[in-house]
Amino acid sequence: MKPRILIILVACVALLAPLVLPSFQITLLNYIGLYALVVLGLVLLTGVGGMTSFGQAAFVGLSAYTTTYLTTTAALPDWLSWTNGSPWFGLVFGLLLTAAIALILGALTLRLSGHYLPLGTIAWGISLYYFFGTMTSMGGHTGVSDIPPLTFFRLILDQGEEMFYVIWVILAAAMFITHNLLSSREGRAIRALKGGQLMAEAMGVNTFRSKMIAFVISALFAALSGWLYAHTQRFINPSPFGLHMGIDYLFMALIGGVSSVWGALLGAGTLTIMKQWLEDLLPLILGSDGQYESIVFGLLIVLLMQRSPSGLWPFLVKLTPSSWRSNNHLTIDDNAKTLDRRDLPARESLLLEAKDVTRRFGGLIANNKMNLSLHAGEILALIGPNGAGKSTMFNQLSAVDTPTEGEIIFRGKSLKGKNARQVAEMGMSRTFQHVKMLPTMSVLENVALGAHMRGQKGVVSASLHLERKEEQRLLKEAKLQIERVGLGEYVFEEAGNLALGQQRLLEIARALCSDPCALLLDEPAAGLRFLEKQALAELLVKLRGEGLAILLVEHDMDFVMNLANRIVVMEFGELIAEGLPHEIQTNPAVLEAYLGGVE
Ligand SMILES: Nc1ncnc2c1ncn2[C@@H]1O[C@H](COP(=O)(O)OP(=O)(O)OP(=O)(O)O)[C@@H](O)[C@H]1O
Repeated sequence: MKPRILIILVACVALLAPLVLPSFQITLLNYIGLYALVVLGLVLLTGVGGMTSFGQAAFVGLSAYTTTYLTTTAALPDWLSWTNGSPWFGLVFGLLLTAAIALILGALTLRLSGHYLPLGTIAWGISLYYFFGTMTSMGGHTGVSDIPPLTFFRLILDQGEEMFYVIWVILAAAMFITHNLLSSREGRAIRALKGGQLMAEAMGVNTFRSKMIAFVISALFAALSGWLYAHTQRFINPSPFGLHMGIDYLFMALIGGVSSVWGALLGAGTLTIMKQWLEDLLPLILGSDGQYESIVFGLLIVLLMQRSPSGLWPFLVKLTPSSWRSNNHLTIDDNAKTLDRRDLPARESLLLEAKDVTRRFGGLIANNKMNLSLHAGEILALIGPNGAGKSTMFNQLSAVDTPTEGEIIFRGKSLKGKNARQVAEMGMSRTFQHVKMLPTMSVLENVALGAHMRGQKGVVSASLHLERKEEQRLLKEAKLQIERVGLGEYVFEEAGNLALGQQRLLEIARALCSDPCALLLDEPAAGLRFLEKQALAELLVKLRGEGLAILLVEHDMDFVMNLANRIVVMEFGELIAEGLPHEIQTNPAVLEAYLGGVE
């Protein structure tokens, strides 16, 4: 949807609402704003980053209790007495404490995978909830009342209508920050977490750092909500910070559309209003015996999820005119300064070497004492029948896998103990046998992921959109590489809409975007049509001419024989021949083993 129209619409409604709506409705809108702030964090964490958290309510509580402690305790310890009961210091301390605890919890839980991460969030969600209940100085389960209202200079914000503006301005700022972040270099890295971690690491993204960024930001949004809640409600007890509320926040995210910023607002609004209507209407229809609203509420949620599994927002977007839904929301400044390129190693110098590499999987020997070398300015092909051990070798050369014995040396340094990201930083880039890309992202953004290491601007610049110049340079580089591989007309196309052959070209463009000196291509010609193969061969010859070292694993013999300088042939994990293409074509061992002895 055209964001500008929507923003103006929501802003007008928000400006007018306190003037025309009764207090009760304003209170409801305040709750929607407070919930939407937490759900926005979940959009970043769960919808975009793929990390499910049931514990966001605990972060809300952490900051609510921090500000309550600072603003209601009569005799604060000396080191805190200077805060003078100011809610604004409550905000600063709440955010700092939440960030610190999120960093610790993130370090403990974000490396967990599968079901363990959500279970981890349930564990600390419950722990913090019970902790709030045991704080006798904070009223235990009864809670604390008489929390002071916010003051702004001399203005005392003790009315719902006044807090409405504060809540919704903060929510708008958080939406703005999230939107900016997601369309930045850091945001692309976060978007790659869901389903593309291996690829992102190979493009130089520190995926653990990206997870931590999403986790801490989502915790800070929850903390903001908690602070606002305490000074709006002016009474707190542990109940709104328990596990059930953590689940409700997730429901809101799912119902609204867990991957979109506007979905957070829609989800929070839909669920809050739905709950309210059920509480008001059902007793009138079914009588006040029994809590039917919980049952009907549950059924409605199941129904909504069934009818619109990706949430209400994507459903609404589909109803808008197609011109509003263009992927072309990114602009590329062709006049942006071109990114600096690394100096390529001297032509013919040794870049990559495998020395007696053996890889065992249990009893199976996938690679046995393999030796090979790759030089700057050459194309080396690694061939062999299915199951010969080529991919295993490829993975070790690119540091995705580690040899059981032997060593890989890249640019004079052993890759022992190095991960794919560090190898990418050293100047190696790769593609994958089974294409790894982010299908819902545009071709441009997918390829720009390859340039991740070539940008420096961090989260703060991205959130405030202060990295425009750098971003333009990255996008321009991505566009250049897309055009270079012949996909120029698909720059803004959703990557998932490309044919398989085009997706392989996208991977090559992405790899080139990292400005490598060694390019490792896993079956680059698979799925390409004849003319596309010809164009790819021309591109690879050009890259070789520029001094790049290219290693390719490939099954297409015509492609390999016309392109490679040297060929290494494997069978049953061992090297059976190495030489020039015409030597390999007539090598009896190759003909016997690889081609079944038929010339
Ligand atoms: N992670 C693994 N665990 C156990 N065995 C594995 C693993 N990876 C590969 N293998 C085995 O190692 C052998 C070599 O496999 P590899 O995928 O490297 O061969 P390949 O030459 O790339 O085959 P293809 O051309 O079909 O892709 C096979 O027998 C395979 O089953």
